[in-house]
Amino acid sequence: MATNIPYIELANGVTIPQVGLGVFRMDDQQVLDSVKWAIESGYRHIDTASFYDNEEAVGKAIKATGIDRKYLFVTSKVWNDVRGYDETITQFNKSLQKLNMDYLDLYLIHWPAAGFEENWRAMEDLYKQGKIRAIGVSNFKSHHIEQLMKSATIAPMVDQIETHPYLQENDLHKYLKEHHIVHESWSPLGGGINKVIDNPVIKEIAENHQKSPAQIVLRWHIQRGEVIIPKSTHESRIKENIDLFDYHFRLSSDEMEQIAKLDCDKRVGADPDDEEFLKKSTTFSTQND
Ligand SMILES: NC(=O)C1=CN([C@@H]2O[C@H](COP(=O)(O)OP(=O)(O)OC[C@H]3O[C@@H](n4cnc5c(N)ncnc54)[C@H](OP(=O)(O)O)[C@@H]3O)[C@@H](O)[C@H]2O)C=CC1
Ligand SMILES: O=C1CO[C@H](CO)[C@@H](O)[C@@H]1O
Repeated sequence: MATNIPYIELANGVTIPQVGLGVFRMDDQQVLDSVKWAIESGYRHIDTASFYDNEEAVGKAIKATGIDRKYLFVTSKVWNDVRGYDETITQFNKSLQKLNMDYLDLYLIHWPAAGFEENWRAMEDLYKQGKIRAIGVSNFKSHHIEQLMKSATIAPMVDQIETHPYLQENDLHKYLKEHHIVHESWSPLGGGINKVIDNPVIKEIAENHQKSPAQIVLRWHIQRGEVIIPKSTHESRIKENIDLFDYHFRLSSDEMEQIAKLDCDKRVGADPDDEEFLKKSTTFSTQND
């Protein structure tokens, strides 16, 4: 299948496919199948993390598709139990080895747990050495970015944050735009937990467009200029989640406004300011060496 996914330009000129496949909570067989279906459906972007404990499977799945590495955009993240310059370099190399790759397209600090400045210092050097094409953060609020910028010499190019119609993050969205940081949305469908795709407003818009509720939610993100990484282990849903770009499929400003009104500041994941979560998360890890 030909790919017609838009690419978004990052501050350094590197381009990122606006839709990617998220692989959190997939076992190895699910990764193998889902990545294959995704590539066949036109995806060129995969989002993993050392925390997901499936980087090796992602590497094998990509290899099995036979696609040339240069056509893919692969992201991984450094987890909260790894802080410090040397530790970050070591962890990055482990991720590369597991993925069976010699560079990453994007590497992110997974959460703003204490000490992230040293992760960043190491990531800046890896970036300068050409081992990562772009560097960014995840779950950073604007005050975390401001704190990072006190010591950073390179600004983050991406911030991957929880975003869906029940948590629209409008202030942070605006801040990121003003600072040329691409807004990437995790749990773009509400993580399968918050039932945003069962919302009657979403369902009615879906009926009007003869699209699924998931496609309406994803199209809403696309029209806000966000990068999205929906996860699914079902072939039909993987196809559906990237089938957002046909000529006639565009939400009107009235429909965008109706969805804007659904915002209720309801998270499915942790609040990045939850110090208890951040502290606890530095003591667990799923990395098998
Ligand atoms: N940086 C961070 O801290 C975080 C990053 N992430 C990243 O974001 C990705 C996506 O987030 P995630 O939390 O998985 O949530 P999503 O919002 O992508 O939702 C996934 C859920 O929705 C279901 N689903 C997917 N497509 C459809 C569809 N078309 N119709 C109906 N249901 C559907 C999936 O079920 P099924 O699989 O059975 O189809 C699954 O239960 C992750 O995989 C990960 O890569 C996630 C959390 C935190
Ligand atoms: O990426 C992630 C997947 O989801 C986890 C929560 O269940 C997050 O903590 C983590 O950041």
